[in-house]
Amino acid sequence: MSAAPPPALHLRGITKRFPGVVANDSVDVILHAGEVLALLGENGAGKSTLISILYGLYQPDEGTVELAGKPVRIGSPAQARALGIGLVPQHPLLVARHTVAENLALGSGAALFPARGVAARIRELSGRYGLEVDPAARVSELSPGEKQRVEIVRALLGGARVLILDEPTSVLTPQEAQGLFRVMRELRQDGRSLIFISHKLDEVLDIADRVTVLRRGKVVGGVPTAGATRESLAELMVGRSVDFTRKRGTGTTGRDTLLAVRDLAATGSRGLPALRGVSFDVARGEVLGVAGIAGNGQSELVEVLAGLHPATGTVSLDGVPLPAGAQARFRAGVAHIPEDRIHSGTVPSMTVAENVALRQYDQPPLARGLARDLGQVDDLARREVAAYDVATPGIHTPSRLLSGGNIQKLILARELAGSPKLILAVHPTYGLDIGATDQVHRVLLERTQGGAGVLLVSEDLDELLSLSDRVGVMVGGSLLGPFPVHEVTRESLGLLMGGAHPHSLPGAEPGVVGGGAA
Ligand SMILES: Nc1ncnc2c1ncn2[C@@H]1O[C@H](COP(=O)(O)OP(=O)(O)OP(=O)(O)O)[C@@H](O)[C@H]1O
Repeated sequence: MSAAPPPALHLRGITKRFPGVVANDSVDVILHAGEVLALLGENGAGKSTLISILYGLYQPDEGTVELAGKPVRIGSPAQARALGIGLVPQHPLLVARHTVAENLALGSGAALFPARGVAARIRELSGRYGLEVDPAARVSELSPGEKQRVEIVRALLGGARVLILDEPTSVLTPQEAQGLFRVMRELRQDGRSLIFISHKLDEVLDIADRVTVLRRGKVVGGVPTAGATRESLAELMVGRSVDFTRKRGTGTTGRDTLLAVRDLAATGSRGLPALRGVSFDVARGEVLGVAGIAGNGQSELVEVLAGLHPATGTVSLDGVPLPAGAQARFRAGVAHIPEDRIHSGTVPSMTVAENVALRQYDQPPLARGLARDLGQVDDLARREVAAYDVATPGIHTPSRLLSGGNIQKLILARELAGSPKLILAVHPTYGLDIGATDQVHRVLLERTQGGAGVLLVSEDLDELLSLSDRVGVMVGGSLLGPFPVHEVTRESLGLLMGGAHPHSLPGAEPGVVGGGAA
């Protein structure tokens, strides 16, 4: 009688402690050959820590990693790759001015692996797994989805048998996400093992065979996805039932204009036009959604409105032209939840309390003359940390030690503290778990009920469709629409983002972009 083969990967009793927190607490995870395992958990549950251990970025305090039944030591990412563990990062690490083949040859040691040989291997892998990667294409011309496929090819070139995909769909259109899932199915068919991290439960149900759920550093359960539902997975994650009903309730957007933007033009960081004559209004109480593939001007639009980027054209709030400069705009009632939450949203070396107080530091009651009232700073921080449920060992902890989701809550607490009139929210729930996402959505909608307007830039089309009153699409620095939300669908937005003309969409008819309601 022969014993069953050992699993492709077995994490046994992994414990990792950081000051004040046990990030992984005796974690056991099994991954079989030819399986897609989703790792689920709230923000701060310990997913990134576990992945970092598997990829050799951290050493566990206790526990072992076994590959095909053999204990291994993974001292660095290079060792992880040599052992057949590949990571597809959330943000591809590619040199824009080089071709795909040059990038992959560079990464694998050019002397051993000339670009010509690499090109042939890329073509072979790309054909085998339906990856559609052109080795001669210049990286600067690739879409986010194409860059991601290059990273997958890189991992496969390195011989990965275990592939970690960390929130891989967050930068993709729905069509591209389906393309990625097709590739993942091919890889699984080929006997490779995949670990998939996502906060989007529909995707998890679609692509994963099994889920393992972490809560506060511990494995709290694991189930096959066959027979699971969005609700059952959410409950396993947060330990209580979660309401998934659509939240947009107002529908009765006031028609008086809050924000009027006319003919905005700006150049991007590389000196090329980033905004080409953008005009639109946001009404009081309205959520205006902005969809688009990264790099089509959304970032510049928000930075211009926040007073961080120069532009020509006019911007007025409540009929008054907005003053220049970020701090002056904040005082005029413009809040900004930025795209790069770690670097432009917080000062990582400062404490949680200092980061909460950042916008009000020079104002009473926090400022007394030239001095700060540190008691007031701490009181404000304690109130906001409690109100937004920020998980932190304390208010004097440096913010860089918080998980991504908790940093985002910190920014929201700070930006929304002064009852802004206009909220510029860029990917406000990016990387947030369902509980925190729900909280952010409710906070934004509460503010619209109080008369604030929201400009919501998001790559999550479900989020745009469930919160927005109207949705526009940024393509090549121009804004298409905005269209009333009931006139667009996930599919039509995806096609517009990809460059389709509104009138050319399947099923397009007057008043409806791309057919029926969402
Ligand atoms: N380098 C570090 N130093 C101190 N604490 C850390 C460090 N890295 C992570 N932590 C803490 O460990 C816990 C687990 O964090 P981790 O980033 O693994 O969670 P996560 O599940 O990936 O969360 P998210 O979904 O928000 O990315 C959190 O409480 C976090 O604050």
